[in-house]
Amino acid sequence: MATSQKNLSVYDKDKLPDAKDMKIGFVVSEWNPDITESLFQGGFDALLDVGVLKENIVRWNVPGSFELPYACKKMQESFDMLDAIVAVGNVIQGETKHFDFVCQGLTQGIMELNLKGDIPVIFCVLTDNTKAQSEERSGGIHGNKGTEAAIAAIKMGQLRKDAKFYKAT
Ligand SMILES: Nc1c(NC[C@H](O)[C@H](O)[C@H](O)CO)[nH]c(=O)[nH]c1=O
Ligand SMILES: CC(=O)[C@@H](O)COP(=O)(O)O
Repeated sequence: MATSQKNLSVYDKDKLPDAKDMKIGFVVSEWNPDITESLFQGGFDALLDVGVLKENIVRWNVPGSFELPYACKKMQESFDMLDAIVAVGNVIQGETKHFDFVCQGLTQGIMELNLKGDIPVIFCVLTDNTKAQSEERSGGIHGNKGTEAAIAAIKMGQLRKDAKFYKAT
């Protein structure tokens, strides 16, 4: 289903796990800062709305989206008390194939962190053809992917807790 068929900012608080003790990390790309800051703010606000404490949210910045996997890996290693990490970026098609390689690299990198690491890394990266598409998905007519990513972080953080519980028993 295309994003245009689903508002990215819609969630049901009653169907979410208890998030008051959760600790969430953000790694935010500095490329297209108007977009990435909107994504971050959407995610940050959603976490507070569902009960996460401000002091339990940590943020690092990186130069661009291609650096997201490295910083997320370091955050996994440095903050093992985190329940989830949200990787925030915005890649917009330019004149060359650079878009393809940035998107391919960061996507593969983040997937590897999820499969090899212990803390889930949420893919909050807009990979768009135009700036208008990015604006529509970072607080515009299609909602905010940062909100969607924050809710995913809560759900995946709980799944990780459940998995540890079952393994321990
Ligand atoms: N064009 C975009 C980039 N390019 C920069 C790369 O992400 C990277 O920082 C550079 O190649 C140095 O390693 N990054 C974005 O996040 N968004 C873009 O549209
Ligand atoms: C995704 C990019 O790196 C891209 O915006 C760079 O633009 P260009 O392909 O015109 O060099």
